[in-house]
Parts: sequence; C-alpha cells; structure tokens
Amino acid sequence: MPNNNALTLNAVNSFYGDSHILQDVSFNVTEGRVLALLGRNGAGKTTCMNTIAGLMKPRSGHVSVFGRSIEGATPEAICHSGIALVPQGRRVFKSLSVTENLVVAKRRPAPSGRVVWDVEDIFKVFPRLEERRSHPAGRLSGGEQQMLAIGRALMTNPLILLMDEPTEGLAPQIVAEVGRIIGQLRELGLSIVLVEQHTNFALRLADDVVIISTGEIVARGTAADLIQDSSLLNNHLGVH
Ligand SMILES: Nc1ncnc2c1ncn2[C@@H]1O[C@H](COP(=O)(O)OP(=O)(O)OP(=O)(O)O)[C@@H](O)[C@H]1O
Repeated sequence: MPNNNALTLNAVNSFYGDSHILQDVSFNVTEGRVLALLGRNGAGKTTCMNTIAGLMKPRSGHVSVFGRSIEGATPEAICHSGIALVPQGRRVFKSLSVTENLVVAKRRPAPSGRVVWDVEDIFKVFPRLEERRSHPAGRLSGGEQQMLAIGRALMTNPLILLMDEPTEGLAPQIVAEVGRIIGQLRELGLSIVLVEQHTNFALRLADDVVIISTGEIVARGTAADLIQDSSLLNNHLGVH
C-alpha cells in the first residue's frame, strides 16, 4: 500500500515580513503520485515550495516527510530527508559544465530503499544532456537547462520532487518532453509536487490537485474530479 503521508503540510503559515502569505495550508502527498499545486500568479505556490524545501521558515505549522517532522531543519537536512527542489527559473550554474552541475549536487549514499542516481543514469533519462556533457550550462537552451535542473535534483536521490513551473517559457514540444519525464519519474516511484501555470498540462499529468488562492487552499481532489467539476477551475483559475 502506498504511504498516504509521503509529504504532509499541517496548518502551515509563512510570512514575508508582516505579509501573511501561506494561511493554514494543509495537504498530503501520497507516495508515488503527482500532486499539482495550482493557483493564479502570486497565489503562494513558490512560497509553499520554498517553505517545504526549508528556504523559508514557517511561522507556525508542521511539515513532515514520511511521518518525520522536518521542523527547524536546514535546507541541507531537508534535502537529506528526501526532498529535492527543482526551482522556478532553473538556476543552473551557468559557468559549470553539464557534468559539473550534476556532480556538485551529488551527495552521500542514499538511505536504503531509494532509487540511487549517478551521472550516467541521468544521461539515460536525458540523452540530450549526454551529448552536451562538456558544455557550459549557460549555453544550453531553456529546455536543456530545465532537464539539467531536474537531473541535478535527482542526483540528491530524492523521495519527493518539488517542481516549480518546470515548463515556464518552453516551446510546446519541450513541454511535452518534460511531461513525459515527469511520468517516467512517477513510474520509478517518486512522489511529485508540480507547480504549474499550464492547467491543462498539469491536469493531464497529475493524480491529485490542490488549488491555492491568496495563500489559502480553496479546493482539493483528484485530477479526474476537477476535470468533471470545471466550476472549481473556472472560479479559482479562470480556466474555461
Ligand atoms: N521576497 C518577497 N518579499 C515579499 N513578498 C513576496 C516575496 N516573494 C513573493 N512575495 C509575495 O508573496 C505572494 C506569493 O508569491 P509566490 O511567488 O509564492 O506566488 P506564486 O503563486 O508562486 O506566483 P507566480 O506564479 O507568479 O510565481 C505574492 O503576493 C508575492 O507578491
């Protein structure tokens, strides 16, 4: 039976200074499933991802990974607990080669039970990166940089992958390729949180959906439920 609590947020509140952004955010990610976190611009999706990854400290509430609290943990410790962030905007090291970008992300051997990734495994999933292994990352196309950002996250041997707008600014053909890769990673048993502006793309890929609006969760369900009840999408995302 898959664990229903691969990732759990319980009444999480995050602030930027006095601005109260995440307001009692709670949701669960089930092991091996893709959860799409959808919402309009500025709804709080990136804040939520950064809070889970430990880049922002919640003022209250709890985040746990497979039942273990990561409260107060550093981003490095959170990474070691099995969470990897593919950040918005990719943030690859532009002057380093493709291989160097992957190697710097490598960390100690993963606890047993995890899929363990090395550079050659990444190249099997992303053959285009292998062809460009010696190129500086800054000279890759946007799509290739996105593949590299995903590859770099995989090098930490995660259990849970947080993907913040992985298709932003990419051509439709590359968006489809990113979708194929997300499906492949789910097949390997990874649990995935996918932040997306492309609602239809996200609904096609996701098992579960959470909608956030001005920092509050306003709807949740399976992707199939949301596709059936399009009023929720209309009300909260303006999708027709
Ligand atoms: N560094 C910051 N300082 C202050 N306010 C911030 C900061 N970053 C984001 N915000 C505010 O927090 C709110 C949530 O932003 P966030 O980036 O999490 O939204 P988002 O849903 O990811 O939006 P987008 O799709 O535009 O990336 C917005 O009102 C935004 O203006």
